[in-house]
Amino acid sequence: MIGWTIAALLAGVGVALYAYLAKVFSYWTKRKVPGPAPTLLTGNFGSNLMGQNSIGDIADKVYKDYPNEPVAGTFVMMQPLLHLHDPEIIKQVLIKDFQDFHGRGIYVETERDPLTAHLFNLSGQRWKELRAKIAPTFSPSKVKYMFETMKECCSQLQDFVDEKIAANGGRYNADIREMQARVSTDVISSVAFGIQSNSLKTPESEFRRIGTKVVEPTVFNSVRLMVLFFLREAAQKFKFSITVNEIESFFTKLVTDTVAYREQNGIERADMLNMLMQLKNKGFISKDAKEGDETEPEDGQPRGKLTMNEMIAQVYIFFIAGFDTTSATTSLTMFELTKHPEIQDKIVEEVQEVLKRHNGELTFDAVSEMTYLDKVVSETLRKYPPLPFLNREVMKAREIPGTKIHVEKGTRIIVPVRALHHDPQYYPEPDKFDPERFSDEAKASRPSQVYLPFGDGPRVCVAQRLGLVQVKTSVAMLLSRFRIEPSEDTPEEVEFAPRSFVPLPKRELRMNLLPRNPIAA
Ligand code: HEM
Repeated sequence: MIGWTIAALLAGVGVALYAYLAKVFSYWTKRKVPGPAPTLLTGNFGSNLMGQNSIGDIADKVYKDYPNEPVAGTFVMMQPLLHLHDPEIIKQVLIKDFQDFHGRGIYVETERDPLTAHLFNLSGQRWKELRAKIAPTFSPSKVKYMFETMKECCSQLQDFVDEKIAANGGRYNADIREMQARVSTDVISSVAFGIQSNSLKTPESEFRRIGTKVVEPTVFNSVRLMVLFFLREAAQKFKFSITVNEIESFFTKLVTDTVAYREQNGIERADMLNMLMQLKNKGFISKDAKEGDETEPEDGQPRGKLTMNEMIAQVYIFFIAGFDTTSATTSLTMFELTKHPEIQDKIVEEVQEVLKRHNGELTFDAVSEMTYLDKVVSETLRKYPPLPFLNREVMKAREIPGTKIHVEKGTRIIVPVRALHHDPQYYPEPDKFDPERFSDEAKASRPSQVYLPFGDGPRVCVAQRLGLVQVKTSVAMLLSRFRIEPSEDTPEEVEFAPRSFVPLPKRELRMNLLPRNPIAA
């Protein structure tokens, strides 16, 4: 009898569960949104949870499988996710109707996991105020200050490669991805904290070790990202801490110690930490980036001070958003140049010509005049966008612009940037590396929303100017001193680690650097 009762109960639970899941998974069919059939419990992202594919890989596949659909629907476990494919809808969501789609739907836990409360993750009024406060950190005049530090790090790289070439019989078969990751770590630790991380010369440096740990394509990091991006409700319910303790302790100690030292010794530096200290102490950033200057805030900067924890969280995002994106872009540009010596020659010609106009000195303005280099870097960012997708959250129940699809508040949205960048209707022969895709005529011939390496709208990358100038300076300074050629280890194509978020090659990315007659810089 008891056996029958248990069996009946189990059957009842099974039926109820089935009815519940059927209701959950009917979200897109009810709205007539096409999409792949979800799997019980894992939805359409099981292969990501199993560590086989990245979120970007899945977004690419959905885009390819639904080529003529303006949108498609999937599920992250049981959470509905809308993929935007049509450039006009993307434009409406990112720019015109931004106020209704401005959130990222990301997990933020100020008390339990304070490093999550940074600009990239926040939504609502807190994001709006913080964005307005932080944006001046990356104004042209502030980036000009940072440029000199960047140049110094690139010049150390030139000396480093010179030494390696001398020690290796005239050529250096460098793992460029690792080398650039170390230089970018040096750049970001200098411009963010005024600290020499010495990662180029000391690969085992604490900064490099922490940087590697943050982006390692492990199953743990892959699942962590999935929870962070799409499963906020579950993370809150089960009181997850997304940030690894060791990483939280590193940044907390780094910032509190450096701030205390600077405050006790009256030290001022034109770096990001100094500007964040101003936000902590005064609630706004002075025009000339110095703590003591009490001039009025730049237009539109709201007052209201940052707490120490908020400051640490911003430093953390600057570090992680800053070093991997720029080093991926620089090393992949170098990789493409091993395949295209004619493009390499054209860049060198341009660098020589621009430097002549600037008395042989590589300045911020000189880099801005390198228009061909700009096309080359744009093409790298098209072919290998560091962030393969953008994400947004529906902030109030409404229709998706240009459609009759009604979505609930809290529905997550994804813009498959990498898939758009590889769509042959916008970029014929998408695997071909062709900087002329960025001539004025070519750009005017396609919708603007099919090129989104820095995102778009009010949430566009806040440090786009800094990121671009850093990549261009690295490329210009390396090419001004060295020729790059394929070595016996250079792959035909770069194969990326399946779980990496920012494109991380599966293996080393080696190529030969040889001396070129110095042309200055
Ligand atoms: C080549 C270099 C870089 C690329 C390709 C890149 C790309 C991106 C993208 C795609 C976004 C999301 C934009 C959106 O959702 O519309 C973003 C946001 C952001 N990036 Fe970058 N980034 C780069 C460099 C940097 C650097 C150097 C920093 C800081 C030092 C930085 C800090 C941020 C921050 C704080 C956000 C969040 C902005 C917000 O939500 O308001 N990025 N970036």
